[in-house]
Amino acid sequence: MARKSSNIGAYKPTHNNHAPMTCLRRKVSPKPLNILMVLCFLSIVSGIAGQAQCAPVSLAELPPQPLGRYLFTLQESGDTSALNWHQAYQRFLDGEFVASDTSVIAKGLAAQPIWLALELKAASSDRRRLMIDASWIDQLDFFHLSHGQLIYTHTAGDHKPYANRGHQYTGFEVDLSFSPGRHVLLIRAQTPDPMFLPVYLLTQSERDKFATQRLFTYGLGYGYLLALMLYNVLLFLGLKDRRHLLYAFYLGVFVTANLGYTGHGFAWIWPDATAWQRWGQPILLGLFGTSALVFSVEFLDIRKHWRRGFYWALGATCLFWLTQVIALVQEHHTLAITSAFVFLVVYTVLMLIHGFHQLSNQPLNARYFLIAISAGTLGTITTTLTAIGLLPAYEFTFRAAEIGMLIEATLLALALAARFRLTQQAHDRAQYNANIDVLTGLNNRRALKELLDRLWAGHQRHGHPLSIVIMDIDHFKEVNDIYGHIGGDQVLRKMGQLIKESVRAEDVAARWGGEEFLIAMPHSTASGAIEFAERLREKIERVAVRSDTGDTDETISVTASFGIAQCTLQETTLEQPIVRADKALYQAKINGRNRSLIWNAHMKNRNRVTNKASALSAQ
Ligand SMILES: Nc1nc2c(ncn2[C@@H]2O[C@H](COP(=O)(O)OP(=O)(O)OP(=O)(O)O)[C@@H](O)[C@H]2O)c(=O)[nH]1
Repeated sequence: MARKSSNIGAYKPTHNNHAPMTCLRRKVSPKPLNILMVLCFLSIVSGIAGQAQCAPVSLAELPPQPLGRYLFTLQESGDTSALNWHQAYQRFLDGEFVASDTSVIAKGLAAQPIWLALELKAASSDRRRLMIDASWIDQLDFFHLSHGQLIYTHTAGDHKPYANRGHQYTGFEVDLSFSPGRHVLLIRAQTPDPMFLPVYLLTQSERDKFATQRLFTYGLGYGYLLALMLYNVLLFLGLKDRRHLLYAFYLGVFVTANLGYTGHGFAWIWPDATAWQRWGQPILLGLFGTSALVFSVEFLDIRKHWRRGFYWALGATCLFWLTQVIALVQEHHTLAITSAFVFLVVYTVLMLIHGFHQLSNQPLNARYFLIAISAGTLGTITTTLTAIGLLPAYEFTFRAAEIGMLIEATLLALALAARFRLTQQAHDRAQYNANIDVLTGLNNRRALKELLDRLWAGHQRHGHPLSIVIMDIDHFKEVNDIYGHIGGDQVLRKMGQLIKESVRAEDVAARWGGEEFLIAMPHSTASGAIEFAERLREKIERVAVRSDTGDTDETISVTASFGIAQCTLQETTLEQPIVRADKALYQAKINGRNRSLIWNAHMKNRNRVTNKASALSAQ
């Protein structure tokens, strides 16, 4: 909508017939139908154009919100030189300014310089603070006209050191005095960065409330992210898992990039570094993208599982940094900032592709990752689209990247914890598998050594009784010969199950050899151990094992022999009672099998088992 000419101070109203829409000071016949049509037209126009104001707006009625809908704008064209305030004001009077229909003026990247005009009437003397809530505008010129006369002018922009701003605020502020009457505020903004201009005109108390809210919400957000970052650094130091370090780095870079584009960096960290304030933004955005890709590659094991995905990430990152170097060398700021925004989109898409690709390889990790990244991505896209003017500018749309990042950071921390849990579980499983005999589910020889050492140490220190039982299935070779190896395995499996069911919690049972088992029984004398062995022997005798050879009715019956020896305090190694138990077993075999015998000094030796016992002590 074109602004109507208005009669402020010394200038005369002019009528501009070329304006796209006039401000409805047309003559209309007073017929009811016409009135109705005009009302319809009015409501449509106001629907399309929001609440664009035509008449000077009362200063007292301005809301403490972005004033886009009260503003009129004029964008300079690329082929003419910059307008001065006289020319701009004249064009405003000529109705060449267009009413804005959005609460925030957003013209995207590398936009032509833009003029904003706000026409006001003050009923009484008043003071207000004019605030542009954007930190990165290269140059801002403020002109305050009262009754057509220029009464105040000020130039600001992030090409000047932060101290020059006068006010400790991340955006740009000027104090304005209003005398009763009509006023026009003209603002010229020029920047290759996103032309995003939330304009406020606030009383002192409104401005203080605004600043307090901002400080509180940013403090909360930064505090949370920094705490998460430090926690992950500590986790890295403790666990030596570099994913935590990369994640901490990713969070740190996000916070720094955010400090940069919100203006807090300029206000708090690099107030005099004007070159960095201009050039740091694309570099920080690029660093953020790079750290995000490095983290995603590491978190999802992309290098191992999907080489091509890794090379895409590497290629995109290298290309971006090459562009940055060219932009820096050629001092082409638009190229630097545009490539940073393009990289922002590319790395986000790449991260999503990585996540989707890994859904089949690492379903849980990838799912967590995708949910987290989607939250961050949605936020980043919303903020980007808001900054370049494709989405309406509200507080939550402009700060969606921060909200998304808080959600993403929390979910990624949970994802890292879940990943750690999975790794721990896999490690525990591997450890368990390494110590367990797959066929019988009992301890294997590897685990037995450690378990026996502990029992042996207890026996030696406290003198508690400790007995060793060695069990051997009788004629097992025949079982294999008749029922095959599968049948033999079935029997071994059943023996493992019976032993597990029969032993006490503190006993240690292991598969000692092919068809031999060793049970170490702390707090058991030889007579207690032989009672146990007899109970087990009878169970084995009674049990019928399904052969699994195809014939469902076929069962296998076996018996077992047992040799028992109680450890003595004179013995210096565990090998000695094991050898004695084996001698007793050998004797039980000689005596006719399917029986249990306690070792005595008259029993014969058996070389084979002695070797096993030696092997055990050598482990
Ligand atoms: N199915 C199966 N057989 C095994 C396994 N480990 C060892 N064996 C067999 O167990 C048999 C042991 O035979 P021997 O040592 O001669 O003893 P035996 O036939 O049980 O005779 P006695 O011990 O004297 O009663 C051999 O045939 C081995 O092949 C295994 O994991 N599965």
